[in-house]
Amino acid sequence: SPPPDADVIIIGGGTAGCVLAARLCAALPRVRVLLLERGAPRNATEELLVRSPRLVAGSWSTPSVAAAFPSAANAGLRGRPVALVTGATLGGSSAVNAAQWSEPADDGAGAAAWGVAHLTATVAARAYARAAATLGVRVPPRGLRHEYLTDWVAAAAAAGLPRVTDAGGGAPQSRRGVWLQRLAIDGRGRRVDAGRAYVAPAARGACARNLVVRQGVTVARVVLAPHHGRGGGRRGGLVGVVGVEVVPTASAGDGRPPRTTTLRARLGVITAAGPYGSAPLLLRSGIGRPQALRSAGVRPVVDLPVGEGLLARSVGRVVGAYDGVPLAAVNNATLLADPATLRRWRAGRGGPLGAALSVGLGRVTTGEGAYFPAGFASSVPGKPEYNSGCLANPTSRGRLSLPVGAAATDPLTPPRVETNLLGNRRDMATLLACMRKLQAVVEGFRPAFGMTETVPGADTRLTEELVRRTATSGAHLVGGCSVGRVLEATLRVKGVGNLWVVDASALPAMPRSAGPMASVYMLAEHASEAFIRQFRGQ
Ligand SMILES: Cc1cc2nc3c(=O)[nH]c(=O)nc-3n(C[C@H](O)[C@H](O)[C@H](O)COP(=O)(O)OP(=O)(O)OC[C@H]3O[C@@H](n4cnc5c(N)ncnc54)[C@H](O)[C@@H]3O)c2cc1C
Repeated sequence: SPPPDADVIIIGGGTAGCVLAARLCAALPRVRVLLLERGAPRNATEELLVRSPRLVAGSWSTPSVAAAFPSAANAGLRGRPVALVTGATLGGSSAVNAAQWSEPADDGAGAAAWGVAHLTATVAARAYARAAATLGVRVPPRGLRHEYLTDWVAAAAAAGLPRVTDAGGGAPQSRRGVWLQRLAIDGRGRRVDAGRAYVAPAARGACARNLVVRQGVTVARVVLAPHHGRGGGRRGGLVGVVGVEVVPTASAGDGRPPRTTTLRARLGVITAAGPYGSAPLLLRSGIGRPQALRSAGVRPVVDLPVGEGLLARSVGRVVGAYDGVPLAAVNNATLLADPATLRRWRAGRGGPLGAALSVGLGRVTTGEGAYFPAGFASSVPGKPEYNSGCLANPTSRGRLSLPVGAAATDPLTPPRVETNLLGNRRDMATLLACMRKLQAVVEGFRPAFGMTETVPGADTRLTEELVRRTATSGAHLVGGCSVGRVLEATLRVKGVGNLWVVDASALPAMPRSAGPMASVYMLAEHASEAFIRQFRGQ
């Protein structure tokens, strides 16, 4: 067979993929690492959207950096689909998200229960710290905080959500209350995504010779073959991966069958294609439930519950309008459009383009928990608006499968995602209780603010029915290839010798934090160490 194109192929240059690529190539100078990312290199406009915390929402409707597509109908939302968004550029979702670094309150104990080999609470805490240090996460320095931060903290306290803090400047997130958020930004108000923090320095320095990053290619499937052990002998019952098939991402929608190229890996393939990417990839490769695969036109190879057990967060919004104080700079349309604002931000002097969409974070309920980001930056610049949203930790599980019909095996068509938001009474109760608390926060602003609730509305009764008609997706999705169901403790796909999944889809539980990003970084840091031990000397 032709010589391998790399020793290790990593699919997806997102949050986890960038960590893995950078850590492996730096620690194993003889191992050739190939990182494959579907997003093409960014132009100057795309770079601005990705780097300015204030402008990032614009990236969600820019297909060259983010993929947006509808979910399947949600029974809990009266049959409504919700809009799903995920990163489609180097850095993945870490390049288009709200940049909130939120470590679970349990000091790694939650991660220790995931069933990942050697991932104890202590090991997890160290991996969180390593990632946080590499990204330089911080509470925004004073010049980058919102001018109404103190008012928001006071309004939350009036609503029974006191400010909580810990020595590290983060937050003990097990407690009810609000805290100053830590963000993946630099001290000048520019986002630091996984590509920038991990891959860029590695490619320039330690990995100049053994890391190749190919952008603009979508992996269609992994190529399976009988698996041979290290001594060349066939390992009982296992299949193995010899490489991947890729297509140019730019061929999407041109009506012709895309040109396929096979890239071969000597040691193995790690998929880090994210919560919407890894499960479809396995399914297109013949790893999944045989009956579903056959009906999608895929030959089944390994029988596993791929795509099952998803956990997706719903979000319920509570918005207020104010008229007693000046429009927040972060939402001042004139200021945002002023070329001087851009020059100021580019020179590293902050300003509204360096301020995050959210003012801070809070936790409302106990149990599974609901978290809330709140801010003064509405999607329509110029509006004096305060917006907040409850992110409820789900207990109802969804499912991800290949798209139905002719596009079933098309790697450029998004999967079918049954988010199953508010799929049971418990999730409904969590979200409703949280939204009621957020209404109290709106009411808690000092009178001089002139704050009035506009969504759901001061005169509208917040009912279950209203929530079912208005809740949307919180953009936090885990599971689908989770440890235990689909993956061994080593994160290797069960029954496949040299194929691993390391990304949000490997998480068997939604972390008890305000977002899964920190936990994905932590898992990738931890997995990197295991891969380094495994590949050293091979
Ligand atoms: C809008 C938004 C806001 C969010 N805000 C926060 C927040 O503030 N805090 C927080 O903790 N969490 C947040 N999250 C969630 C968090 O960003 C994700 O959970 C996390 O980044 C997922 O990391 P990942 O490595 O699993 O996937 P990703 O980072 O999404 O990476 C997957 C990568 O794989 C690539 N890819 C996919 N399929 C293929 C293929 N077939 N071939 C080649 N490449 C492929 C993608 O382009 C992408 O680069 C947010 C998410 C979104 C979308």
